[in-house]
Amino acid sequence: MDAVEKRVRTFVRVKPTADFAQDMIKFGPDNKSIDIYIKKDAKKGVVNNRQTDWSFRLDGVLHNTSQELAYETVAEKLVSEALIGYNGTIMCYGQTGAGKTYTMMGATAEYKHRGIIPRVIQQVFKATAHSVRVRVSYLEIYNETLSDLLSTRTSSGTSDVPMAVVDCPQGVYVKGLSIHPVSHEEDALNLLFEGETNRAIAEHTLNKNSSRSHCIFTIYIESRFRVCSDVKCVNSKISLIDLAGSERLSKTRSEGQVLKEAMYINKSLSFLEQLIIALANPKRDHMPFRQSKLTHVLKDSLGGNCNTVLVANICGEAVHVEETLSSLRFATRMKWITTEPVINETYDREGTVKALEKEIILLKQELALHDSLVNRSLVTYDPLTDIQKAEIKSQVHKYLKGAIDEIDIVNIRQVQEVFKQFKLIASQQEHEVEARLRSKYALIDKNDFAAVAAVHKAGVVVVDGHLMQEENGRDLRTRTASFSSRHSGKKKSRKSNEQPKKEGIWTSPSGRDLVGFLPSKSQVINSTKDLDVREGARNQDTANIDTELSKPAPVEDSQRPSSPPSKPVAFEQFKEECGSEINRIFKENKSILLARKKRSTTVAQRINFIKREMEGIQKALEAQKQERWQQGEYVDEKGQIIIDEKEFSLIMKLKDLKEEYRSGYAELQDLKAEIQYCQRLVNQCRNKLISEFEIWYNESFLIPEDAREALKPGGNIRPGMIPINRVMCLEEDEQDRFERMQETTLPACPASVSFYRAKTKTDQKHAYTRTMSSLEKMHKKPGLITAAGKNKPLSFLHVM
Ligand SMILES: Nc1ncnc2c1ncn2[C@@H]1O[C@H](COP(=O)(O)OP(=O)(O)OP(=O)(O)O)[C@@H](O)[C@H]1O
Repeated sequence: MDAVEKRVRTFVRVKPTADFAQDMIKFGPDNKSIDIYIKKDAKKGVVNNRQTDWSFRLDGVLHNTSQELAYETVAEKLVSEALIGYNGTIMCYGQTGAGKTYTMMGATAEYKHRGIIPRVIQQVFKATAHSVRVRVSYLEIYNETLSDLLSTRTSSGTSDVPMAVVDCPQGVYVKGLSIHPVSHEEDALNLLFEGETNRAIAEHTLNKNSSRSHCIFTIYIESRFRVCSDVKCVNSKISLIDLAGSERLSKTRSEGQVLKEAMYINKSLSFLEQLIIALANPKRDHMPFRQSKLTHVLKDSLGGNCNTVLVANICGEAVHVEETLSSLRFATRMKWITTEPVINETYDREGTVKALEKEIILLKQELALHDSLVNRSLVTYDPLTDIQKAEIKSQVHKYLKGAIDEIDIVNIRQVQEVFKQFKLIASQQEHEVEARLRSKYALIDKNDFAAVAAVHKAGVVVVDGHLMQEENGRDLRTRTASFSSRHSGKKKSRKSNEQPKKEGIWTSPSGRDLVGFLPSKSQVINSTKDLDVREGARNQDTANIDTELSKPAPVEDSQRPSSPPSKPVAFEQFKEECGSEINRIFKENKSILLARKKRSTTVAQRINFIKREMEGIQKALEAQKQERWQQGEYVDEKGQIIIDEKEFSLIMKLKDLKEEYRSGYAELQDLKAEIQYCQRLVNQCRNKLISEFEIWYNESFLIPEDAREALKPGGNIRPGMIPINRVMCLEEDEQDRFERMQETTLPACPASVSFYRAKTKTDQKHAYTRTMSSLEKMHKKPGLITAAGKNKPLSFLHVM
């Protein structure tokens, strides 16, 4: 997808105050600009070049704005775009206590005051379908150390994988950061609140609950869908960044650990600023991403291929105007960073193949359903096996010979194979005929009158509208032959051309070449399920199967109170009832198989007989030749040998026998293929009969009555499933019941349920943890324990 160049969108949010410096901070009428005016410092004298007025133009100013409006302005569009595959980043920057955490997290005690992150989670889950995979991670950078706020690590902080920022072709990732799949809003909120309570917080003069770390809550969205036959994967992530606040050490009067934290924070923010300056300059080719952990982690979240939004949080009091100026400068620089958001989509070839396979299975099931509705229960749609192809070939040959009137076709593959066979035969015939003609005759263009006259003179016949000339008469005393006459059958052909002459006999070349498909008496088996064959012993018993089933039922069967019938007895019943159709097919296939075997024996015997007869004739011909040679040979005027009638009839007979032999041999080959195929069908039927019987036997006699009822169509379970009503009956505890009640009795804002549930869970969990640790500390001093947290009113947990 083509990227469209955009810029980072920047907003300024002013923390409400009763002491707003109206004369120093002014907003433009369109709410997109902010002017700062600082009075000249009289102490610096008359010559004072210090700038006193600044004007900043941004994408919006949020002043006295509710959390809801702030979200709509800053985040809603970005999240919508993330849902279609664009990465998005929202970052809050500003001096300490200016409202960054309030903007990102909000005051979590009250739903109305929840910040951007809980709202993003809500929007994501509102919009995503079940096929979308959502995961979250929560990273903290504290004093240049990466830590996982959702880690299951022990408090000692030991972890198998040391956390590190790693560059990869797709961007950067944090090695060792846990990423948690979440299936609904509440899950994600649980993790958010959980992580939030793990953040490093400290108190200083400007903020009682100052975040001492940079935190990045990331939501990964992965959706897959079909585009024609391809499976498209769209991946995106939304990075929600709450930076630690910059602070003037003099103002915050921090000391000790808090002072150390402040130094780290200021340093990393200063690297961030340098990076922003570099990113905003299109001429810069080196970007100092690696200067700090923060800038390195943000490598693919600032600009690049993502939608980026910055919220600069400022305080409205005059005393903070220097910091406000600094934040606005930062925002203005950010505004100059260009981005090229692109949809992160990939095609999953493996997924495509899987999806297609799934579709094939579905289509096959649909076909099977259709077949069973029209009583074509045994049709298969798999590619034809060699045996099936041989069977079709055999049917086509027989059809051409007139031995059968129809070719049984039940699916498209068979249609294609039949056509293929016809084509093959046609082209074989064409080549054979042409080769034979060429070996015997010279083909001359009939419009070439000179040539025609010449060949007429030499004794030529017209064959199928072409003039043909015999090249030589080596084999027999054949001079001319009406080729077309051979089409009407060899006997007729011979008769019509027989022009007995005293001095010799006219004969035609062998007609075998055109009779590749001599009528055969063999019968046809439907390659897949011709059950219409009426020959053979229809009532062949199923002795083999009976033997297999005569094994007694398992011991546990007999221990059952219902005492199921023995398998052989049950099998008889099965064949009469449910299994009657399979049994019928089995018997029919078996009878066809027997008939084929019988026919094959007959054909083999006949071939042997013909062979012996041919050998006899060959001997007789040899003797004739000897005799002719001894008596002296007759030759015509052209020097060609003239044979007598006896020898001629022997030759003709030998020719007929050869033909018969070939046709018998071909039939035998066909029969062999048929037998092989039939045998397979019989085996398949036998197995099917047994397996169906086993299922029927189990269902009828071994599965308990209530389970059988449930398994029936319309029953409440399918094999492998737990009845939903049983799942629903699983005991819920008091808390669950209470929460369910809350859900139904909170009609005013049903969307808040997940938020409150997650909040309650996290609070309970932490209250419990705190209580336990306090208890340990207090050593047998039970009483009232405080359970206070950031952005949360004090509450009390009674310890009994
Ligand atoms: N827009 C606002 N409306 C109401 N209260 C706000 C607003 N912004 C901030 N506050 C309040 O101001 C106090 C400080 O805000 P917050 O903790 O969000 O600041 P911060 O920028 O995150 O500070 P730090 O960088 O020190 O963590 C909080 O009590 C918060 O509830």
